[in-house]
Amino acid sequence: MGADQTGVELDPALETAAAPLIDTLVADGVAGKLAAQDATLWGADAESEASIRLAWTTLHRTSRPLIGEIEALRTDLRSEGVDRVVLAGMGGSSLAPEVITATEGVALTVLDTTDPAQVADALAGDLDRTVLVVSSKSGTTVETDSHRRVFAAAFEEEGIDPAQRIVVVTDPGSPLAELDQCRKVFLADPNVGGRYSALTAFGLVPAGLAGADVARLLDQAALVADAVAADTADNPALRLAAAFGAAHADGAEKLVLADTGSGITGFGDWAEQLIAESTGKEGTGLLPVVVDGTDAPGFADAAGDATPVAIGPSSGGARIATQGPLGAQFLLWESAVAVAGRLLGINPFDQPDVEAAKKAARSLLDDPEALNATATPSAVSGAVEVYASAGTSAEGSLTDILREFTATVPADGYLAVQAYLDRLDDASASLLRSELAKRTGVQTTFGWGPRFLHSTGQYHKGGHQNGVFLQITGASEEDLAVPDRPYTLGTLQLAQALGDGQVLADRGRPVLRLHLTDRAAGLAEVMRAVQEISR
Ligand SMILES: O=P(O)(O)OC[C@H]1O[C@](O)(CO)[C@@H](O)[C@@H]1O
Repeated sequence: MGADQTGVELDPALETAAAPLIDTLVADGVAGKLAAQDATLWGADAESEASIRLAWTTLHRTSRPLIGEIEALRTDLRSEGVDRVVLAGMGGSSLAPEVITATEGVALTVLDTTDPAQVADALAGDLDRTVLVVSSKSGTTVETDSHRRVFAAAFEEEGIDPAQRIVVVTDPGSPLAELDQCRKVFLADPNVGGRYSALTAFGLVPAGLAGADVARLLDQAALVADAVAADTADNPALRLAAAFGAAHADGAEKLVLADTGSGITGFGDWAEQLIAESTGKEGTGLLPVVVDGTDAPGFADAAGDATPVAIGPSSGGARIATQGPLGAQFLLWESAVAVAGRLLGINPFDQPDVEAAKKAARSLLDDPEALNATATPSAVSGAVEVYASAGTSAEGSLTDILREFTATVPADGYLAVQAYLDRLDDASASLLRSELAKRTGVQTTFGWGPRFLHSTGQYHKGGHQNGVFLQITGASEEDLAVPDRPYTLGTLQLAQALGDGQVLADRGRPVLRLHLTDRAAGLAEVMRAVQEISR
């Protein structure tokens, strides 16, 4: 396969296992039906949702008119000296622009956090040069709403008219579509769900305003559109879907994703939401485990519960490798995951368990006493307070607690580290993934909260119920008020962590929360404790 070609390589055993599934998909005409946006592919229960979720198959054509609009606005903003783009958006409303701009080396500040320090840092950038893109399909996502309020107030304080500096991307009819205080509203195609929206206004507007060549992305998707629509055994999307289906049927319910020189930066973070939110429901699904490279623990040494997947040329023990330029990979993976949904017998277009955590966070925000009532730790070790869910031990040293806790991961289960911290200033927290994976020998995921709630959060609550959850929260030196709202970002962040933890614990999952009263010292202490766990 040439570097620019799009395709899927499978190892011989997986090729053999996938072959009958590919034959069935071809015989059923699944690729052609998908391209024709046939909503019956996932059964009667999914039909109504699918009927308003399939317009992504033709975006390489239908998104073309956006290109000129984006370019015109970008030119106007630049002529006014506005060249810094901050994007407020969760999940599907920011993951694609992040990978697009990172791949092109174009600067984009993404706000998908409620961490007060991280938001304060984004505010401390040069507001004179800043445009805020507020992206939300629903127009009601609390994180994005908070960012908009905080930025509008900050613009005003600097004597800048927010109506000139806020650009909205939303669905027709959403509350944001009516926002007065904004320069332009881009209405996205409502017949595309968030995680399939990379090539809609959600992906293209922020990335294009930041300076990425978004027309090229559409060209790249167009290059593979015929191949993924073909009812033939060499269709790369059918091959990828069948490999997922065959691996899952064989007990490999996790996909370990590593970049192997794809030329794309951060594809795993985008694919993570697509895979987890689309498939992780009804007690089944595919859990994406994003790792740093083929040398990372969990990839080459994956056991039977996981399939190592290379994003780029096959190497390092990968059983699946997908190649192609970013626009093509978007369409390839979207098609493959939709078809995998059919093989797994689920509706790939809903996210039935995401709401539970949002609801729990809301009721904690409405009841500040309940938030305070959780403030008595089960144990304290230096700068680390330990909060254990029922049935979880908090005895002994931090190492003992973590050893006991990680030992509760069931056979073929997984450990999820969920850090409600600043992903720039507290970046070292992400190193815990590989340390824990190495020392426990179990597949381990890492997510920044609340970002992951709009991504793997669906799987954790709806997928295979064999996860064990290590939450990390941290004290904030300074908090940020959310204008016209009764909460601060800090309380919202804590309510999100506690709310999701509560939902997981209610479902019988072990949850341990480590609260860092001093973030740097606490992280160092947690790392030390993890390193003392011997396998
Ligand atoms: O674009 P919205 O409506 O703000 O939603 C953001 C994200 O939240 C989710 O609905 C899940 O919480 C995702 O599916 C979506 O991408």
